[in-house]
Amino acid sequence: MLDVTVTRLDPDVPLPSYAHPGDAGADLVTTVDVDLGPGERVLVPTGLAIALPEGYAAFVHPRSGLALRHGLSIVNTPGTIDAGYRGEIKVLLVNHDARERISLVRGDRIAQLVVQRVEHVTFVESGVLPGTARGTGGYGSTGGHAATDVHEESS
Ligand SMILES: O=c1ccn([C@H]2C[C@H](O)[C@@H](COP(=O)(O)OP(=O)(O)OP(=O)(O)O)O2)c(=O)[nH]1
Ligand SMILES: [Mg+2]
Repeated sequence: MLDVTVTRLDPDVPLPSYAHPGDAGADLVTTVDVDLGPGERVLVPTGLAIALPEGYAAFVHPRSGLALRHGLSIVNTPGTIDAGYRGEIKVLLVNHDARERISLVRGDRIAQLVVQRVEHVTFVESGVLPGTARGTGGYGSTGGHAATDVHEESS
């Protein structure tokens, strides 16, 4: 287990916690009441700041239950918390429901934080890339999707 130092900017918020031992994400709460109309977004404070070790990052993911029941998600999902960031973790919530408002109150769990190792690489330029079975195929090249009349922009 990795120790990550946490500062509570709001003394009453709980530390991030895993609901079950094998969970990937530790839940984050909102420190403010939120009322979001359909399609609206708002940046929500969590009352927490963390110090990740070099070589790690944390990712702010939506909670699937709130997404299913209310259409609540995160605009920039997953949000990236850099190892060097010492500011408050904030969550850019969005209401994807077409009709209903979403009301949250201080202390509601709104997102989950996944801490992961990340690689730093050296980008080495080359005019030719090594070949693969996939090659340049992407964006549905393997099929399995409904036929549509989507047209690709020609560049
Ligand atoms: O959901 C998020 C995403 C980011 N951040 C904080 C931590 C992160 O380290 C910093 C910068 O995030 P990012 O690099 O995604 O944003 P940017 O638009 O590239 O800003 P910057 O120019 O500061 O890097 O903002 C959050 O608190 N919550
Ligand atoms: Mg950035």
